[in-house]
Amino acid sequence: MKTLGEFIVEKQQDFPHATGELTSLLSAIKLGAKIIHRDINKAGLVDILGTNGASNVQGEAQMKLDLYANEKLKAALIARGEVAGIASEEEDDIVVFEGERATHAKYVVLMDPLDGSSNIDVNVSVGTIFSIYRRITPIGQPITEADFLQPGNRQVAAGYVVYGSSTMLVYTTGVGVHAFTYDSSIGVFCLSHEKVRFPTKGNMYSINEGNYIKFPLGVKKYLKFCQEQDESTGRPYTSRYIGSLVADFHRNLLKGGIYLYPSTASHPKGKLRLLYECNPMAFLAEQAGGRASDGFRRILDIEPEELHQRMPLFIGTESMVKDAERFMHNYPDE
Ligand SMILES: O=P(O)(O)OC[C@H]1O[C@](O)(COP(=O)(O)O)[C@@H](O)[C@@H]1O
Ligand SMILES: [Mg+2]
Ligand SMILES: [Mg+2]
Repeated sequence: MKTLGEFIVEKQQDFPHATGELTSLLSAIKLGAKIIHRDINKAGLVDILGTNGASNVQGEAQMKLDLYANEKLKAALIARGEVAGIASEEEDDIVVFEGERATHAKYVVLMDPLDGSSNIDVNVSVGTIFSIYRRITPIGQPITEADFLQPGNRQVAAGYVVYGSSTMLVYTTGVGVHAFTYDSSIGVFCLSHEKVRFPTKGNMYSINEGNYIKFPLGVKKYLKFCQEQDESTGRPYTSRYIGSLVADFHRNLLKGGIYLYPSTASHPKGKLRLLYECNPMAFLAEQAGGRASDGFRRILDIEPEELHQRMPLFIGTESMVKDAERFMHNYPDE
């Protein structure tokens, strides 16, 4: 069984920079993931469930585990020399690491330390999402917010950890998507899916239909398309919605399917954040032969305007996302 470290060294030409740097960056993510895995599995026994009484910059109630995961991942990244700073769903502003790191470390990391927060207290799969860029501020000057507001097509690596029936780390450096399953008995992530790709056809759609009333007309028309009887195209599709982007995406990646979080009444610009949810998942989707847009534009080409900006997300099997985009185009909202 090949470990993550062995795989990276074997594929060293896959990382556009130095293999050692990627190994170190992913080792930090792995370390954070192992700690979160350990404590999620006994969350009912230690005081990391429930809310902490505060809200994040987006006004969302912060779960204790959101903050716990954020602190563990931040500490793991600080312990590595390659990272100049981070941006996180749980941090109002960028966090510039101290000392020479701010002026000389090559990379910045953006993260959703715990994705699927509403699932935490009910023992349903959650995840961690990360996105890695090379700094654009010249070496010798401290990084700024500009280093984080890069379009998704400039990511050097991205991935997620899904804490489900097993804990898996899935990443890309732009040369395919690779998945590793955590063997907690030996504390190692082992290669389980090399170059994983979406099945060319899919028959599952993931969306919170509770928001139907305020969906764009194109989404309503697409959902009716999914529910029509047409055996030649495998319809009606199956509806599956876990309520955790990482878990829904992971199932669709393996089985084929589409995840949609369009604009809704409570989130007119969509709920998911461009920088640390849409972009890393879009990088993975495209590298696995899938597609990711806001219903009209390729996610990876969207120029970010602010750290926590939200974005509609249509992501998954390419043919299904193209179908949804066709309905968005043919039935524009008045
Ligand atoms: O409960 P809703 O509105 O359907 O939203 C569920 C979506 O929100 C999210 O939980 C947002 O992520 P966070 O939990 O990191 O805030 C996604 O993981 C999930 O797909
Ligand atoms: Mg999230
Ligand atoms: Mg989160």
